[in-house]
Amino acid sequence: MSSTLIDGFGRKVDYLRLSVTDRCNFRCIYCMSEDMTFLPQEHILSLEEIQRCAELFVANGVRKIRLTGGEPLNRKGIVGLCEKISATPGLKELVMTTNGSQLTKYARPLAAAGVQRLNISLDSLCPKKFKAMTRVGELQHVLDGIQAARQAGFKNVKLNCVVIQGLNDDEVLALTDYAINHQLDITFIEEMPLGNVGRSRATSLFSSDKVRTRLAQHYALLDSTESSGGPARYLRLRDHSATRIGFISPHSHNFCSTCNRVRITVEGKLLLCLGNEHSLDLLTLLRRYPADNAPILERIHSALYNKPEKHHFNSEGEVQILRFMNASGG
Ligand SMILES: Nc1nc2c(ncn2[C@@H]2O[C@H](COP(=O)(O)OP(=O)(O)OP(=O)(O)O)[C@@H](O)[C@H]2O)c(=O)[nH]1
Ligand SMILES: C[S@@+](CC[C@H](N)C(=O)[O-])C[C@H]1O[C@@H](n2cnc3c(N)ncnc32)[C@H](O)[C@@H]1O
Ligand code: SF4
Ligand code: SF4
Repeated sequence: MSSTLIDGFGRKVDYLRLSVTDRCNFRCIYCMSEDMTFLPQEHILSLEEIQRCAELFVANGVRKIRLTGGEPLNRKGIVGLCEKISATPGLKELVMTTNGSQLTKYARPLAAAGVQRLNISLDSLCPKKFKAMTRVGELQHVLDGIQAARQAGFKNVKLNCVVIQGLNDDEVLALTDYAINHQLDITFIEEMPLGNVGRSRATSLFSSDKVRTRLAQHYALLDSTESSGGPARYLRLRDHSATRIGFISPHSHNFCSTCNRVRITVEGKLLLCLGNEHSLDLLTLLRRYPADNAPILERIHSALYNKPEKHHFNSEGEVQILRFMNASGG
């Protein structure tokens, strides 16, 4: 049983973002509310069900799987899950997005389990500001985690930085210097209006164009057409060839026309679009048809036909999707 996953706009889906938990050891101010509550164990996919989802999607044309969350390294059994998913015939890339704080323990086991690339979130190099943005995080744990990833042999480690006006926009250059000095890529992200995080987003958008303008005052920037299979546009630096600068700009440079991805939340919902509340209840289907993927695949095809053309985020700051980012799979 195999098919190609194509949505109603003719876009081929070959990238699956698999959320393995909604839990996290951080409480980032753009992702969660301070008093976040999490799903009870009985409402989440088991490791075997996550693996089954991965196999089903790879058998139908998915070539890249990104494990995410919540914090994927907070899921018990994550290394074994990576081993199993990375062995799926037909999968080209198993990658992970993490807050990096537990990589001194996990970087080597993840590499050995077949994870090929890590994206690590880092919003500030100032310990106080880092704690303010993550509410609880210790910067040094993440910096140690980044080094552990390099030492474990991960190539193209990419930093993810959500830029918030008045909070960390003054660190764009420092973060870029850090990336250059450690031969890392770095992507600057515009904040998206998911979940009531308990602060107004009305005046905090710092656009990718503003980041670019700041960088252009210090570096010779070169346009590039390369892609990592995700939503980022890249620039190269003339004098620092080991670092790429990415921009993920849902507000200022919409990338939905080239969307190639869907998400599965840890609740077992197939989310067709990050900017939309519609989903297909895979958890119920997986449990109703424990040994037969055909009826599930049929439902996936019908759902895909209704994948929205694009998000409708505006940049005025109101919450537009009730679901929080940690429950959406980033
Ligand atoms: N609007 C929107 N944002 C996305 C989508 N995919 C990823 N992002 C955002 O991009 C940021 C970085 O995502 P990552 O988890 O690093 O994944 P990626 O950018 O696909 O990674 P690469 O494989 O390195 O290209 C996060 O803030 C995501 O929420 C998408 O489909 N739509
Ligand atoms: C939800 S996190 C999950 C993985 C992991 N915990 C981490 O932080 O990297 C995935 C990515 O989404 C980003 N993110 C979270 N909330 C966001 C928001 N409201 N707008 C844009 N990006 C966001 C994070 O910075 C991170 O890079
Ligand atoms: S962005 Fe990642 S690290 Fe921060 S609270 Fe959300 S899931 Fe946790
Ligand atoms: S917002 Fe929706 S349509 Fe646009 S890139 Fe993200 S998932 Fe795809």
